[in-house]
Amino acid sequence: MKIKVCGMRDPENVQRLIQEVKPDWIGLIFYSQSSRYVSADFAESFPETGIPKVGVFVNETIEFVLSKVDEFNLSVIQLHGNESPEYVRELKLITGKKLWKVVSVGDSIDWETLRNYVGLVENFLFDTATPKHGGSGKRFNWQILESYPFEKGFLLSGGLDEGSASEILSLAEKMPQMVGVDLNSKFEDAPGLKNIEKLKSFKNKIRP
Ligand SMILES: O=C(O)c1ccccc1N[C@@H]1O[C@H](COP(=O)(O)O)[C@@H](O)[C@H]1O
Repeated sequence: MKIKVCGMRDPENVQRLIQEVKPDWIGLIFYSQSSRYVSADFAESFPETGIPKVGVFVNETIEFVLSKVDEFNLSVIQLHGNESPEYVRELKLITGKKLWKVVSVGDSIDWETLRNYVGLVENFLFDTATPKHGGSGKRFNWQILESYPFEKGFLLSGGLDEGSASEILSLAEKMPQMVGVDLNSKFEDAPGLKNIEKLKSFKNKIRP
């Protein structure tokens, strides 16, 4: 089970994260309305970690995404808005990067609408539907995922916390397509500042 820690921007916090937690991915949020927004000022102070960086974007122009891919040396682009399959196809052609399409989950999921993304993305990422797009700290009903019809991998997200570990492991047993989890607001002391002890404790439960 892979782990992405999202919403990082404090250089010291990033250093501790890579030394003590060693996640599989580090997420940077490029959505200006987020309290975890990474502005251009952070580009120089952001340490080169050796861990793949995932840029999180919400309904951005391709030009903006490209500029952040270059500035921050991003490996993965996470699309956390209403990006169409046509947009995703164009972005994939232009950047050649791995793309993750976020599915905002309400009461149900119309699997047919996802079919057009299957050949384009590396993974889906399921998060709770919210007007803020992400970072809500709220969980959705994971039972909805049990009818997931694709072989394509996915990450689970939305309000995951230390107490979620055993339920996550149970879900992963039923769903071999689940490649990882995305940890964010429930592991923070303040927006953009992660609690390293909580992350270590969660990782030990998930990967003892
Ligand atoms: O964290 C944010 O502020 C954010 C804003 C806009 C889009 C995505 C954002 N974060 C993503 O939200 C999910 C779930 O976070 P949480 O655990 O519910 O806090 C996660 O995938 C982040 O990448």
